[in-house]
Amino acid sequence: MVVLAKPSSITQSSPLKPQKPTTPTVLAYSTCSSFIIPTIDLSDPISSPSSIVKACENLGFFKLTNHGIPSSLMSTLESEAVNFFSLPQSHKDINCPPSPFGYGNKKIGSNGDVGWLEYLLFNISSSSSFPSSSLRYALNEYTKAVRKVVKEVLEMMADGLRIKPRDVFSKLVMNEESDTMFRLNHYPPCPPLLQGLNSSLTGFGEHTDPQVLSVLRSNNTCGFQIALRDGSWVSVPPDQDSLFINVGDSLQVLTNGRFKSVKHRVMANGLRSRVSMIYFGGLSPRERLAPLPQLMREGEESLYKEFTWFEFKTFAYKTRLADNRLSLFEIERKTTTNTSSVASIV
Ligand SMILES: C=C1C[C@]23C[C@@]1(O)CC[C@H]2[C@@]12CC[C@H](O)[C@@](C)(C(=O)O1)[C@H]2[C@@H]3C(=O)O
Ligand SMILES: O=C(O)CCC(=O)C(=O)O
Ligand SMILES: [Fe+2]
Repeated sequence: MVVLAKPSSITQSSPLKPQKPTTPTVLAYSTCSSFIIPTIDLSDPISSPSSIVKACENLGFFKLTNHGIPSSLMSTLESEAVNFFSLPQSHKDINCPPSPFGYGNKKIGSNGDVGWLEYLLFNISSSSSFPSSSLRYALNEYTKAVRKVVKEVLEMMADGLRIKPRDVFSKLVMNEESDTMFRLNHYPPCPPLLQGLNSSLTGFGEHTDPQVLSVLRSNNTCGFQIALRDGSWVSVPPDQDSLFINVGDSLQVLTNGRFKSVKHRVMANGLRSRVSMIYFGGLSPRERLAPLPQLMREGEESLYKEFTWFEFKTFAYKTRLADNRLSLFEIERKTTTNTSSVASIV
């Protein structure tokens, strides 16, 4: 079934006030600046597999409705995040800077990137320390629910691509050793003075996510943007009841470039806070990253050198946000018309 999403109404409220969930999305596309965000209804097993594949090929991004995660799990985690970010700065700074896990403020990664945000970064696979047991509980409950959604989406993706086994993608990120990360981001409203100097202050600079896929949920504050294939940026209307899925660099490799990782960024909002929670599904460190043989057409060659997730992540964490992290692993292919043949033609 194709359903149309109602453009979300953005209510203004005081910074860091959790918003009440809006009415459930009933209508299959949400529009923004005349751009249509592909919307997949997870409760529709018939058309979703092919729609997921189409969205991943065209954009590397889609919105997911009817995902089955109770809104109470999302709003509880949002409230826990809001409680933490509302603490006095000196309290939050106890765990700062993140190494790379913990609390971070304005600095993103360790290579000089900055943004108008503060955040908490967790490693779900190994025990990260949590600011409070209630936040730990809320995060565990939410991530358990997201894992089910990730499994379903990745299995529908395999169905849509007509490859077997169904769990060919999901087993990579659902494994006990899979490197799963979680991030709570808080973008405070951008002060008018700063807005005056630069009307579009960057919250989180443009980048692709290195993992297989990322699952984003935010409150109803706009600011999230994705890049289209022609390089233009479009805003994604926020929808706190839905999830947004980003294709990551690793999925680009697994599909030999058939799916492209989506470039995205967050612009700061002048009036209200944005709070987002992102689940990053990575692989286990020793897992080989290479195109799936089931997806290779006759004679098709891999676009990438072989490497493990550990090698890729180690390299990725030495790069700046906007860098193309896959370039080091791309195989340079000689064009069919090489210089000598050009010379002979001339
Ligand atoms: C600048 C950086 C931050 C980042 C590590 C990196 O060196 C390049 C990749 C960045 C990114 C983007 C997606 C996720 O938010 C993240 C946690 C990840 O796995 O890769 C961040 C890293 C980070 O914030 O440490
Ligand atoms: O906070 C957001 O909405 C997106 C942040 C993001 O892309 C990231 O943390 O990798
Ligand atoms: Fe991201």
